[in-house]
Amino acid sequence: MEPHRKHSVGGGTTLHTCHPCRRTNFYRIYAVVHTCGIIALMYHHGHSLLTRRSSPLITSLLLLSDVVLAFMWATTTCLRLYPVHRSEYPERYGAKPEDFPKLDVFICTADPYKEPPLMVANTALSVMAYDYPADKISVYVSDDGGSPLTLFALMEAAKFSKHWLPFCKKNNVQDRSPEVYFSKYSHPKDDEANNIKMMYEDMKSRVEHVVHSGKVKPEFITCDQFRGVFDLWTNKFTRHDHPTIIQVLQNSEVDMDETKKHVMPNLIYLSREKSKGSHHYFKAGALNTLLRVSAVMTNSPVILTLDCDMYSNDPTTPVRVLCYLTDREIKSCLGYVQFPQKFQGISKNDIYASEFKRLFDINMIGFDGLMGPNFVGTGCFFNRRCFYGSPSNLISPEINELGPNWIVDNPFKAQDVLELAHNVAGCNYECNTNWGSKIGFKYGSLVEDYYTGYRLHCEGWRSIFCSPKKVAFYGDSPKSLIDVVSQQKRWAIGLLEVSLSRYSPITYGVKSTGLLMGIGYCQYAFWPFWLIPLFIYGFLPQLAIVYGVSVFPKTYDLWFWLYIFLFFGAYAQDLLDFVLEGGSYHGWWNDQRIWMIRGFSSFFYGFIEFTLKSLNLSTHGFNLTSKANDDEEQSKRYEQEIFDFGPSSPMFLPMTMVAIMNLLAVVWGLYGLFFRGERFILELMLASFATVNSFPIYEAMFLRKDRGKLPKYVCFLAGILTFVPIVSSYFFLK
Ligand SMILES: O=c1ccn([C@@H]2O[C@H](COP(=O)(O)OP(=O)(O)O[C@H]3O[C@H](CO)[C@@H](O)[C@H](O)[C@H]3O)[C@@H](O)[C@H]2O)c(=O)[nH]1
Ligand SMILES: [Mn+2]
Repeated sequence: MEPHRKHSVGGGTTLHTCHPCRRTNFYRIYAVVHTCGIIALMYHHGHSLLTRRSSPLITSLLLLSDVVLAFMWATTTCLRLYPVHRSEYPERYGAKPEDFPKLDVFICTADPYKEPPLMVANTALSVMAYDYPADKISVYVSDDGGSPLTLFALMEAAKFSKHWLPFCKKNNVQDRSPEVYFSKYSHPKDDEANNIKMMYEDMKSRVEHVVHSGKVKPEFITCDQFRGVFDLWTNKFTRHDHPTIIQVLQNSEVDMDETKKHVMPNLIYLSREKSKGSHHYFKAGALNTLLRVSAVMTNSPVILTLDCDMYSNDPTTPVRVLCYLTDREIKSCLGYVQFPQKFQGISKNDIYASEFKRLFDINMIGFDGLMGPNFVGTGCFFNRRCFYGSPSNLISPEINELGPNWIVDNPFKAQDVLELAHNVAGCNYECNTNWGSKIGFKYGSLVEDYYTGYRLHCEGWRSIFCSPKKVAFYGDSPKSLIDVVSQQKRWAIGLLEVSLSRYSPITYGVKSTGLLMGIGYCQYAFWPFWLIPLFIYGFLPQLAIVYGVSVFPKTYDLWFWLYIFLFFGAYAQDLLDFVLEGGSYHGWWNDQRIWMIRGFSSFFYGFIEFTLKSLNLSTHGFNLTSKANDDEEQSKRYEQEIFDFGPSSPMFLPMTMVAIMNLLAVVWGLYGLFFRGERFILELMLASFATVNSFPIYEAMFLRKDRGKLPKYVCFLAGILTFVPIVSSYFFLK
């Protein structure tokens, strides 16, 4: 590990630098102090258990939750010991454009209604227009929805790109997603821009019309050469059962832009074969098919993976990445360069914590000082070689044409190339091969991104976190609470699949990547385990107040201050992390609130589903996050930062119960404090903290009338269910 490397040299000039964060020393000292505090607390619990000072059941529960909290704190601390910030200098990159490496871009989409084809087209256009030699760019769109609507949109995009690309380059347009550009400059001054705008509007209305009507009618097809393709969608065709479709929509060898001066990048539509009987491994499967198809067709050494909702916001990004990928000193072990996920249209104080500051910023710089950031699924440039075994040991695929060193020299549209491409996109192609286990993106987890990045690090690959001031990619994030918690439920299930497997970071990870990196990876793998302390601290002290039993030390006890120190210490450091990486105080408050909410919803149901799946009682799939926001009332509530609970869902039950429980406890505790002189100060502080955090829930239960309020049924059921723990704890608390 070389966390303190100041700079690195490529081609004679410094292309990138790296400096440790200034807060590191302070953090290291604090880590020692906090660790002593945790040891003291463990001693306290142990002592209570042995001397039976209080009920062993209560002490054991507290011990269990404090062990989980301490472990989580340790995982965060591992990522606080070597944080680094990097800068790179693409303007110094000296190679001639003809020597730039080829770039394959993978865009995944899976459903034309949740992921509007127009959005996919914009994503594709934004990368096709990169400031990079066009003949070196190939954009592959994988459509797991197998939809003619998406193909139609891309066909339109190909046609429009012949005008859009020269326009961007000539006028040095910075927003290369046309949708973004024209929403910023809705009244262009000159004719040229006006003209382009009209073309875009025209294309947009055609695509939207086709999507709305649900099928591509022949009169809408404007490119005769592609007319026949839509005949592939026969009556038997369904999204779960259909043959492979590969369509070259633009070919850099023959297609020129409308000025006839520049060549156009490749654009390829791919919908892999699906059949009912064979597993398709969701996005990981799609990416592996992309890897193979692109290997056959272009085999570029650099690969960019993008989700269909993530458009490029900076045309110079690929050159920035070359500052790392071509650096002779690091390139042999460099697996990928990851950009942070940034989102468009987040509310002012980010009520649902959709920015994921800890995930995408704070932890990233922590990992970056060790072996490098984890892969987050999108906005990531890969060295193709990293999918084929460790840096020192190349694992060859079953046929040479799929290997990273294979040189594609056949003309692009040659029949045998296309035939092979169809073949490797077949749904049974992977049977009895290394794909998904030793080669390519790894199968076995719903969070294929986390799992693949982790396994690459285990193999010895490094990665780099690249977070330039000008955001490189913008994506879309869920804008209603049910979408937020459902997305994180999927993540929770995927993470449990990793943490409880034989590749668990706590064993395998620590062994292969070292202590700090392995434990750092545990923070995600064991993310759902937060639910243990959350449930215990959300109910136990509150029930204790109700029954007049104390679970925490009293104010005159020295241990009281230990609790105060550990609680405020941990929270203050979390706040500091957040603010130092550019967050606001209010944003932090919302972030810690969502942390509790996800524990009582996503993690809870994630655990249940994972258990059912492990017992073979159910299966879970990849539930797509919807990117179509057409509910205006809902968007308005989001902008005003009002929680949107939307349709009735059991997902909200536990959090509503906790909210009610804590409110009861606060009322009870205050009554006891003022009228009976009971002093459950710590218990009361905890319950008040939870109550303050639950304000939006009370509001949604009692005060609101709009459609986003908490459904009556949920409130009612939660009210009744809260009595279950109250009544049952009578037996062990009284
Ligand atoms: O069977 C599938 C399912 C999904 N996708 C694509 O996967 C991407 C991510 O799906 P989304 O619904 O947006 O999930 P998110 O939770 O928003 O995505 C985050 O989490 C995923 C893992 O759960 C990662 O793959 C993503 O990169 C990461 O942004 C989208 O482009 C989909 O089109 C497929 O191609 N095939
Ligand atoms: Mn997404």
